Amino acid sequence: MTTTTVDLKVLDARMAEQLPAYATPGSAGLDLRACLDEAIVLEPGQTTLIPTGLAIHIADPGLAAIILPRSGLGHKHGIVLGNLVGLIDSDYQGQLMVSCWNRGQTAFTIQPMERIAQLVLVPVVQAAFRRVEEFDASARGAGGFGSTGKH
Ligand SMILES: O=c1ccn([C@H]2C[C@H](O)[C@@H](COP(=O)(O)OP(=O)(O)OP(=O)(O)O)O2)c(=O)[nH]1
Ligand SMILES: [Mg+2]
Repeated sequence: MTTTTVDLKVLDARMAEQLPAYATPGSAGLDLRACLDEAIVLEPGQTTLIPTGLAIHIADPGLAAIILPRSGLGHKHGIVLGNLVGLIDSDYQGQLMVSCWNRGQTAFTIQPMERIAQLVLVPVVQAAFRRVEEFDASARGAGGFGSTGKH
């Protein structure tokens, strides 16, 4: 485990009371809260963009952050992300936004300050492409999409 310092701006003073923090020493994710003035009802099938009241500047191109659903909300209530996974670039300085999608069959109410998703810092390797006409042989070759069989 490595710890890195990331600049964070509190864009809404209410969030200063509940800054993202690891719930346990072994946590990978930091819960993000809905920075809302009032509750929002998310009807089945509806998607809405929810502000978090926070901005981060990761700065290091060797890092990024991903936004993932919380398992309880996703599994029990069908509240997942409209973009499935959010990717936060290291040079992004705007507000962290969470696209909430109700993929379930019943309406769900998101309360102000409720934890709606989680942020995970991840390492990134940028590719420099070397254009070739032929690849070196590999065991898989071009096989994919089930080419190794069903079982
Ligand atoms: O769930 C998300 C996903 C993205 N972002 C922010 C951070 C990210 O760095 C920026 C751009 O995201 P992305 O590249 O995925 O979106 P795009 O549709 O390609 O927009 P852009 O043209 O701005 O890159 O939007 C969020 O706040 N929440
Ligand atoms: Mg983009």
